[in-house]
Amino acid sequence: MQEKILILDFGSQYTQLIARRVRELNVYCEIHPYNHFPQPDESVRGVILSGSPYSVRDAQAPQADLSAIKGRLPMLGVCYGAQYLSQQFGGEVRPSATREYGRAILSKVVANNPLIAGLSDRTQVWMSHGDTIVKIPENYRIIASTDTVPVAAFQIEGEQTWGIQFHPEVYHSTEGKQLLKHFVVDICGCRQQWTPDSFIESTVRELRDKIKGDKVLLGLSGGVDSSVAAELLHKAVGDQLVCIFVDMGLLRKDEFESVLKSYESMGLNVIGVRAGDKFLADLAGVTDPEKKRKIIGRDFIEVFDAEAQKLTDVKWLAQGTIYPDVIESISVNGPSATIKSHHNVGGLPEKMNLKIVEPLRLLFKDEVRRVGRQLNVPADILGRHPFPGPGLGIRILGEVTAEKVRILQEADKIFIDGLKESGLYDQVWQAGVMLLPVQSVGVMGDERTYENCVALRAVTSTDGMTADWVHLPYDFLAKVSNDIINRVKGINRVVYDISSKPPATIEWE
Ligand SMILES: Nc1ncnc2c1ncn2[C@@H]1O[C@H](COP(=O)(O)OP(=O)(O)OP(=O)(O)O)[C@@H](O)[C@H]1O
Ligand SMILES: O=c1[nH]c(=O)c2[nH+]cn([C@@H]3O[C@H](COP(=O)(O)O)[C@@H](O)[C@H]3O)c2[nH]1
Ligand SMILES: NC(=O)CC[C@H](N)C(=O)O
Ligand SMILES: [Mg+2]
Repeated sequence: MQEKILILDFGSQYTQLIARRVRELNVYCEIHPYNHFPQPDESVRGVILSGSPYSVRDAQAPQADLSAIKGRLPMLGVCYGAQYLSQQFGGEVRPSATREYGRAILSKVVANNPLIAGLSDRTQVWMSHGDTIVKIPENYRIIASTDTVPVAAFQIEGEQTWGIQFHPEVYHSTEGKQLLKHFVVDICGCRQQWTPDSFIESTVRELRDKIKGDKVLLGLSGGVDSSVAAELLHKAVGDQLVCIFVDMGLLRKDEFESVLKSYESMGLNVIGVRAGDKFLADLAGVTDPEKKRKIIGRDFIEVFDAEAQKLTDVKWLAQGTIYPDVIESISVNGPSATIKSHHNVGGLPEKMNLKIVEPLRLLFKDEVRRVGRQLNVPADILGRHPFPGPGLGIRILGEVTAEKVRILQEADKIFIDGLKESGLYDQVWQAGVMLLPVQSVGVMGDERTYENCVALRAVTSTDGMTADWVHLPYDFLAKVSNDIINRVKGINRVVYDISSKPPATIEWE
């Protein structure tokens, strides 16, 4: 049985970070919302209570029944979690005189407490709170304080229960990871055996048990997630896996051929479908970004459906869903507000009556890459920048036409090849070119031009949720701009996007 830590999520922006830190210790963990928390079974070694945007004093403050956990399993409350543990059991939480965000220095009150024993005597921790614990219940013992927060860490006497006001999961808490290690390894007794190898072994076994002799269909995009999912399924059920890769006419230049080729070397059974004409015909005359996305999403389903009809005995639909996708859709505050309707294949099962299998649904992107590396997925696929499902369709602002796709493919190739040639590709999280619905005057070879403008976009990010523009070297930008203007007919001006997300999203539509 897979031993694990459960994280009870009160909705903090840092909850995912706690999970990442625990997993970095090679200990498996899962996040569950406070209002759908499962009854812990024997595999659970301990529970971490997360922070929260709410105050425990709010009328709508999230409440969780801890009776199945408290005193039975080791428990660590972080920030709101610690405040909750105090307030629920007879302590008191009040707004602090000054809200405290950022650096604080933690001093030990009880030096040999197992949670903090190995830490430096004055260690930097990161705070983010407006409330403070002013009184702890009688059987609680303060184990560490800061200059302004007397109750910075406590343990409940006679119980394996701790609370900490600071955030050990953020990088700026210098010894935060060590504190988490004390909790999950020393206190909870986890053995740190969760690795890509062990994940592959157990997942392959589970997939075989589940799928048995049936056929599985997978939409393959050339991206990281669907490629690793394909390789994992291939290892589990071999030729029972059939993959469909759709050329919707909005791929990068030569991408259809090159992606199909890279899958050949992986021994996958891939059906390449050219459907560009259909997508372009359906997009003709449409300028509204949301309408374009919906059309592309619908066309994907139609193409997929038509291909599936040609196959017999397919029972399963495999998807490359990863953990952030799952967390977003079940998060405490409900699915995050729709900013853009992300294309996905989620509409398929209802229509096609297939059962869903999602082997990566509990992994973060970098873990997916680690698993992929272990499965020998080619490095050029694993290192790829994310590419949106609707492809260049959402990078051509306004109406999409075959001619605009051609222009953008050329410009995009120059930019991406340039990044690769100058060794910048791996320092950038995602890059692309946007074709703007703007024409401007230029002069080329003494002649007046009145042509299109493109914007280059290159960002750093960890998960696509927030992003910042990359300070690409001027010389590099100058060369790319020059190459695009000289070599791509139809473009006479290049600009660089220097907006962060938020407020500007990575894609322009
Ligand atoms: N051209 C395509 N043909 C078939 N399926 C596709 C295509 N593009 C996207 N999909 C499906 O849509 C899913 C979502 O796409 P998404 O871009 O989020 O993930 P990905 O391509 O697997 O990974 P990455 O985030 O690295 O691009 C994919 O996992 C894949 O199943
Ligand atoms: O598969 C996808 N289908 C979509 O409809 C879609 N829209 C945006 N993206 C990708 O998501 C990340 C965040 O993009 P935005 O900042 O533009 O919202 C970036 O990595 C985008 O490329 C998509 N991926
Ligand atoms: N980060 C947190 O968990 C904050 C808890 C609570 N909202 C406070 O401000 O004190
Ligand atoms: Mg993709």
